[in-house]
Amino acid sequence: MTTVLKCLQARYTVNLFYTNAGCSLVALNPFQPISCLYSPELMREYHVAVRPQDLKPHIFAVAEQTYRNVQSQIDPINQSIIVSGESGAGKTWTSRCLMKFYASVAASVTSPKDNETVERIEKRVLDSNPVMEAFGNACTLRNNNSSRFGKYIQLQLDRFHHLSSASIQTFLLEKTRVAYQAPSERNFHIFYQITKGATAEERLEWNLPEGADYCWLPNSERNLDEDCFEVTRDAMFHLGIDRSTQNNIFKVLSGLLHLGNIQFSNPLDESQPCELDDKIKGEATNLLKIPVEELLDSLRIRTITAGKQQQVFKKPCSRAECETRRDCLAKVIYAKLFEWLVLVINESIYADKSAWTSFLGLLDVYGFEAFPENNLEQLCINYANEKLQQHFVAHYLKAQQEEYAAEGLQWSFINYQDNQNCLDLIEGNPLSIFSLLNEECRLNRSSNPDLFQTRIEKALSDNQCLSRDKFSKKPNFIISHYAGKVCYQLEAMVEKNKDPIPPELILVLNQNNVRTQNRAAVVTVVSKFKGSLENLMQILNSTKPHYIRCIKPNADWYVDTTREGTSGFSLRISTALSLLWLLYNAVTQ
Ligand SMILES: Nc1ncnc2c1ncn2[C@@H]1O[C@H](COP(=O)(O)OP(=O)(O)OP(=O)(O)O)[C@@H](O)[C@H]1O
Repeated sequence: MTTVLKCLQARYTVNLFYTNAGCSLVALNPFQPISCLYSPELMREYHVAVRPQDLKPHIFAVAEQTYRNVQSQIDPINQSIIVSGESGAGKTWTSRCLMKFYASVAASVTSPKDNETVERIEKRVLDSNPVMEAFGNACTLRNNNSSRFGKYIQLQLDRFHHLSSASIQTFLLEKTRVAYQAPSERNFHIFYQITKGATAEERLEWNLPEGADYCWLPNSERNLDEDCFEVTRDAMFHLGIDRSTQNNIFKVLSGLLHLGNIQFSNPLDESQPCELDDKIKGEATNLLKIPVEELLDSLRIRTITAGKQQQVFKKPCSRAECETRRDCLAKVIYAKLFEWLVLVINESIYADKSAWTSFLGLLDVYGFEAFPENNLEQLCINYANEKLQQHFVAHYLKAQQEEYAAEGLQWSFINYQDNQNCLDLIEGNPLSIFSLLNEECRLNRSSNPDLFQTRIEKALSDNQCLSRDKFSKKPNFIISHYAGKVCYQLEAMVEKNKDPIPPELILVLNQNNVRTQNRAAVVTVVSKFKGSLENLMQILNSTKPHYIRCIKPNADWYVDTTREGTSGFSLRISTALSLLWLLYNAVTQ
């Protein structure tokens, strides 16, 4: 193991960032622009090479091999490149470079008419990146440009293997970030782009005076490359979002910033709704286009129907409830906006199924996460990583066995503990953490984390992957994941899974043309996530997979000029090792 790591380090010090490792390409993040590493000339070199695999290991070698597999028409024709790794390891960068590669090599057509189509599509596919990143990425403790959603992009090729269209599927946007940013982190980039990049005229129209303070815009004094508004606007325009629609979007975003400034205070008379500052409430409602009184009632007053006669009562919400409702409104609006953007992007890059015959899929999902406090978001993300790990191991072992068989080598089974136990614990039938979470929601139990902890332990204590931090005062459970143990806090987990929208807010939003589901139709977060992941796994299983494992090198290997005070590498090592031990086993067989 040490040898493998030393080898990677030695290569890193002489600017060799890519290393072939069995069926994977290991990609170490250089953390600095390396001239010519992604130049059009280099793309061409890999594209025209007789045997690209004989050139230096590179993401372009993987990309070219994948493209040739499609051309060969050998089953499975469709291909997937699974880009994985922890936050900041370089997945998004890699995916972007792969898209540029395909946009370049799949554009070599002769007819001027076709050429126009291909150029338009490839430009739009590339333009989808800055737009999705502006609305879906944010500066976190680990990465200035961290993707807060997962994505699978299908680049669709016609029968001449030219790029004819594309489609994007997204997973679980971290919408809580709109209303809550952890210390030293930021909101989504787009909010900083509009506040820093709006013209004087726009500032007036969107009500964004220069230097104004917004509670939901922390750390705005930090200027990042990602703050460039012009790039996002131009990309949106090329994707068919005209200036007037853009204007409406930015007004809504500005409205959300003002909504975040609404602070409630307890009224002197408890029978009255919470009080708030008149000036601020006017600004938020003007921009969100919701009548002031309607908005305020929905945030501050609960409607209760009770008794045999189904009498309707109005009850003022507590200050904390008002704040939860305010945040919920912001999350729903932002999530709907993101959903709409993905739809518009897809409409602008998609072609009817008859126009394409094969596809190359690029998967860029959030890596394994283990923070001091973990909740439903980390559970979903780590569940996705377990699924992908299972997919990788199955493919890796199969490929290895085929290679041994082809070479006539003797081999015996390696003692690999697969992660099925862990997956059963999270999502298995009939009993699992997901099913218990859904049961709590279905029965509409008042969420008591202590009781829920007891229920989990009673139902799932047979599973060896489950344990608990007995020294913690907070109710929790620990899952032994393939990449390490993670302790999840149960406080608010059931509520997060319900993701409830108060009926009063649904009414206001529906009246204002923001379609939301009513209570009866609500699907829990884990059910929705599990469904979309199963759908993804089905697609992946029908394709030939290729793996690029991105690794963030240890802090003392490089100087990161983009961040101040970057530190910590224990997870990096463990992430790297979870992959490398498999390869090590293979080498030493
Ligand atoms: N090949 C590369 N060359 C130069 N710099 C790179 C490269 N790959 C990544 N970086 C740098 O590392 C940063 C983090 O990379 P990236 O955003 O791709 O990580 P990620 O794995 O997608 O993280 P997350 O899961 O948080 O979205 C980039 O913003 C860039 O500064």
